[in-house]
Amino acid sequence: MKWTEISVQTSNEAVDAISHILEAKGSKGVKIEDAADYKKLRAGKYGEILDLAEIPHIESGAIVTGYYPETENIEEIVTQIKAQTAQLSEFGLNPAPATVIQKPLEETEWQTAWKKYYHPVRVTRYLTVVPEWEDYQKTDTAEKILKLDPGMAFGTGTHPTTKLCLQALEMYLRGGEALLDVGTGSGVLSIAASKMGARDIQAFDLDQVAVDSAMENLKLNSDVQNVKIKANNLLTGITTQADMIVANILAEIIVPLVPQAKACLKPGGLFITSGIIKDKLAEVETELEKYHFEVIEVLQMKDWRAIVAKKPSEKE
Ligand SMILES: C[S@@+](CC[C@H](N)C(=O)[O-])C[C@H]1O[C@@H](n2cnc3c(N)ncnc32)[C@H](O)[C@@H]1O
Repeated sequence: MKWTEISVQTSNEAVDAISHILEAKGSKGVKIEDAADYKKLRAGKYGEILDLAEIPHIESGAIVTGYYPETENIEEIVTQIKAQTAQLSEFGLNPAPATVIQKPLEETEWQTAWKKYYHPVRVTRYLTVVPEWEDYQKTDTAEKILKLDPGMAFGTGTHPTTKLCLQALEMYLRGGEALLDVGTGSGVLSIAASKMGARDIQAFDLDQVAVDSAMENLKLNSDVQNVKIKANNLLTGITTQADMIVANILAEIIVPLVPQAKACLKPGGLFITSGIIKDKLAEVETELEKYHFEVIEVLQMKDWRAIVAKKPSEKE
């Protein structure tokens, strides 16, 4: 379907009022570009491969944009938006410059616009995460390619918490392991573990959106045939004896996972936990020690920490 985009260039103070005008004229939502918001922007939870410098932004004021299907009488809507925007000064709001611009838009363009900020990223020595829509050629024979559509789930591979897990997996997997991935998100760690040689992988997530996303990503990596994904709360009800468990979840959630991880690991098995902000490291280490895990190493990137801990072998 064809759509028309109607944008109002305005001041920061008139953003809410103009959003309301655009929605009242039939836009199902509005896009707000506000110079003040950009100044506050940080790469965050879902913005892992965003390079802030690459994001187009306005230097001052704001632009509010609404979207209208071709079935609407656009000229009439534009006239009403101009009139109502001009009236805002009567309510003590300065809408200047109050310029109204209309332009045609293809539906697919705005559904996929965010994709241009995601690019292939070499996340470990051997692993490159490649967005599904990118055509990428290996740069050397040792490089492993992980195809991913980040979609709605966490896990583009480039967030420090994910990178730490990927680095630990690359360092500690020897091949042939049974592995559990708790909080799989996009499935990135399970798929990577399979490519690094793990034999039998079970992935869990509480969120069905993540489970669906992980299944889709599995299909993008047709060489990976040994990952099973299901919805589950941590390791509740899981009786598998694994060689390795990886969990990139927040510290608060890792704490209750520790006894479950101990029960699901073979003697001498490794528990890799990430998602730990540096202030919470001691809390997680204390819990691991309480269950007689030996902390082998703590990896760090920016403010994030990951722990590699070993369940004692029977002789210890
Ligand atoms: C930070 S993301 C990690 C995603 C991916 N494993 C990665 O490393 O990029 C944490 C994931 O844990 C999931 N999660 C949170 N609480 C959970 C729980 N109690 N049981 C299972 N999964 C959980 C969230 O839905 C989310 O997908």
